[in-house]
Amino acid sequence: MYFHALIPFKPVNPKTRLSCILNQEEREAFARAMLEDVIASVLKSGCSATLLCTHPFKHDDALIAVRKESLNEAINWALAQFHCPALIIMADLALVTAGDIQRLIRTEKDMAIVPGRGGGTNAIFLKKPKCFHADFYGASFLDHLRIAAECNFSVDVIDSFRMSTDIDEKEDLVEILIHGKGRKSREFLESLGISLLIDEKGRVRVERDAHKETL
Ligand SMILES: Nc1nc2c(ncn2[C@@H]2O[C@H](COP(=O)(O)OP(=O)(O)OP(=O)(O)O)[C@@H](O)[C@H]2O)c(=O)[nH]1
Ligand SMILES: C[C@H](OP(=O)(O)O)C(=O)O
Repeated sequence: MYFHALIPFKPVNPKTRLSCILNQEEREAFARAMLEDVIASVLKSGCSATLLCTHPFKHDDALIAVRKESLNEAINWALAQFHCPALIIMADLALVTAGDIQRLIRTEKDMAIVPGRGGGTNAIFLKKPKCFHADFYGASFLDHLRIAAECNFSVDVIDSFRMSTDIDEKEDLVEILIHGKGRKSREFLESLGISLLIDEKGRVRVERDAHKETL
């Protein structure tokens, strides 16, 4: 079945939690690279992509809606327009696959939700989007379960390493370098000289080639 994926995207000064390793221009390019990875999987899954952007943006394979209000207000504006099932999927799920997305949209429940690490929400599939409202930030996973209960929705909580890995902090880049073979986001990190390092305690970290660093 054919569904619309709504992808919130902030093209200007995104991913500020990565400022310790990427400057603004690099964060913008990195956010675009992750978006490409997400759009490729969304399209491969059979869904269409609509970007809900904070600023004007162009993409050959996606519709664009520019909404300057906050993330939740923008999503809730969009959900109110839907007369059919809707998928909300974040633009920083660099590892997501088409198969993961199909798992979500094939749910037999009223809603399928993917938690992000640390209490967030990485994706929500809603069969009746008009009843629901988004409440991202904070422990949004718990908030979304509460809102689903208020709507009397049956809920499928999807356990997926790839979809639960949103890329927010420097440590998250490790996952792209390890699991992101063939991904635009991994190519981009490698082009900046970002690579894996095992620290003195045996933990995997990322390091950036000092010669290529422009911070
Ligand atoms: N439409 C819209 N999308 C947003 C907004 N803020 C963030 N996003 C998108 O929502 C998703 C999750 O956002 P975050 O993980 O907080 O990303 P971010 O705001 O770029 O990162 P930080 O500055 O590190 O918090 C990503 O797909 C962002 O591109 C917003 O105000 N409006
Ligand atoms: C938008 C927010 O993302 P995070 O700050 O967890 O990346 C959330 O998932 O509620």
